[in-house]
Amino acid sequence: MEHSGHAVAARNLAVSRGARTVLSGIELVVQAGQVTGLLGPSGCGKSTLLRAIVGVQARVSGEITVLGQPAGSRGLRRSVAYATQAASVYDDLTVEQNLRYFERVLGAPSGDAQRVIALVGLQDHAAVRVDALSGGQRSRVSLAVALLGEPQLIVLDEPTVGLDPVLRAELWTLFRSLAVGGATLIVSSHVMDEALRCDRLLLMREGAILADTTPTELLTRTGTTDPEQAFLALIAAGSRTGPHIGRHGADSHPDPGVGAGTEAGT
Ligand SMILES: Nc1ncnc2c1ncn2[C@@H]1O[C@H](COP(=O)(O)OP(=O)(O)OP(=O)(O)O)[C@@H](O)[C@H]1O
Repeated sequence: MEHSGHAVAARNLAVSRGARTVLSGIELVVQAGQVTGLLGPSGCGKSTLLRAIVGVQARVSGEITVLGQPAGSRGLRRSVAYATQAASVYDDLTVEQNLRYFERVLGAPSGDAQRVIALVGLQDHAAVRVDALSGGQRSRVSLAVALLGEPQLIVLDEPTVGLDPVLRAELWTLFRSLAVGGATLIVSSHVMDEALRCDRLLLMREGAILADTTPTELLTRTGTTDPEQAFLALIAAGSRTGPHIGRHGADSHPDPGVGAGTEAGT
């Protein structure tokens, strides 16, 4: 299933949590060097899918390959970064102390802490304890940890939640520059407007991929000018014709399956 240019490829992926099947029949590829948005309403399974990609989700079935290795392989430890919604940094340490600690733990080059603090725009808060930061600043500390060591694949679960529009825009500029520098980013969001910032979109609903598309294609196919409307149009089209999943090859972005896609599970 592996193709050059694919950072992630999943086939017939399913996940159970408790008594529920929360993901099923997931087929996707994520192109290397792009910003892929994973969008969908709260509870649709975005975090679960991201957890499967980084290899921390239990009870996963199907195949999932990341940078050419099975998800969660030891060999991926330094090349895949993951920032969860919950800030996973130490409250009683300053921003800089946290980053220096994780720099050592992750084996990142010395001085990388300063680089990532500047990347996320926290240089003026480097000496502030994390428990004195705002929610948005705190999540940027987690983001900075994820960027240590220049990982090839950066998986970010709702990194812009709770941020003001200016900061959100700055972070999307940062994501873009990381991709220009060669990294692959998968960024989840339940804010449909953020779709327009991505190269590629995976739209999710109720544990399945509703469409695999681009922002332009999404708007064109649905005849809308805003992604929120487009998402609703897709749901309406899906309920008329059954679920569709788009596919794309290693080098091209053919029919994404919006409105008239190929059947999944062939
Ligand atoms: N431990 C669990 N046991 C049973 N169901 C769970 C468990 N954890 C999550 N779920 C369910 O799995 C589904 C997917 O959750 P997930 O967190 O992946 O969604 P999400 O799209 O990331 O949502 P959000 O944007 O709110 O974080 C949800 O319906 C949730 O209720």
